[in-house]
Amino acid sequence: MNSYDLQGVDVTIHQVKKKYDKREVLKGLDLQIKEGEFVAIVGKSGFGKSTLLRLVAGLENMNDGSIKLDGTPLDGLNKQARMMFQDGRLLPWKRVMDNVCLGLPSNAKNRAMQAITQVGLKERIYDYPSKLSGGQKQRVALARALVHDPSLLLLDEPLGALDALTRLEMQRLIESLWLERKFTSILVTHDVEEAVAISDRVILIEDGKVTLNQPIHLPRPRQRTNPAFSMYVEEILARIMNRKSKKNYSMLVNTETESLFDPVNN
Ligand SMILES: Nc1ncnc2c1ncn2[C@@H]1O[C@H](COP(=O)(O)OP(=O)(O)OP(=O)(O)O)[C@@H](O)[C@H]1O
Repeated sequence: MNSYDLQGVDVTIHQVKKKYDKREVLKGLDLQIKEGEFVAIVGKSGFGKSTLLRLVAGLENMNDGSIKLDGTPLDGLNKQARMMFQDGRLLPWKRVMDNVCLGLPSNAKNRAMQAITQVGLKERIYDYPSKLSGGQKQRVALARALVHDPSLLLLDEPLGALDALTRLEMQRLIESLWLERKFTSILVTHDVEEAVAISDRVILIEDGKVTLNQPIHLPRPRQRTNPAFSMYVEEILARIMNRKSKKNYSMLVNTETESLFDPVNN
């Protein structure tokens, strides 16, 4: 078995509540994610998207509810998960190779090299982060996550600070690595196009709950020029902004688990 024969993990989030002081950010949130699925979470700023990721990572405790991984309740740090953040969080005093090797046994250099090669940075292993572009730093952060062969990749707006072209390249890279390795992915993003381009399902969080659960029925790689692609983006954006889409493709719904529309099957 090579190191990529690992599987993703089922994630079941049930009635999760999270308070900061007296403020309830998550108010009984339910979400089920299948093994190997790629889910994107969108929603207005401050609605608890990052909070949910931190709870799934086991970095914080919830006040109520449960998170199960393949049916086993999460208790403490989620060892099956790796997280990637907007700022990469590389150690500036360590070279690329050493950043990726962090936390690995000393005989794992080959694995690190493999991960660095996969993200296209083989030539840069001896560089310090200060010598890298924003996109290259995020490639290192991705390699550092993947070298642990996670069953679950948690992406907290990892491409938010990148220019548009680098962002597209990184989306393709993340998608291709996911297709190859089959880990479960949860991506928090403000960019609805990114969510539609890369995920199997777009989830909207509002007022501490899931208010939209929209599967994306488009073949991969997704073509932004496909009219159905724009339809998804427009409908989801309209839903986030609480207004009807101008083209009125479908009825808006309010139920927690219903999707807006299905441009392929409708
Ligand atoms: N450690 C904390 N202590 C107190 N309040 C917090 C803490 N972390 C988050 N919050 C609050 O919880 C709410 C949700 O924050 P969170 O970062 O999860 O939102 P978000 O949807 O990811 O926002 P954004 O899209 O702007 O990143 C915010 O009002 C935030 O101020």
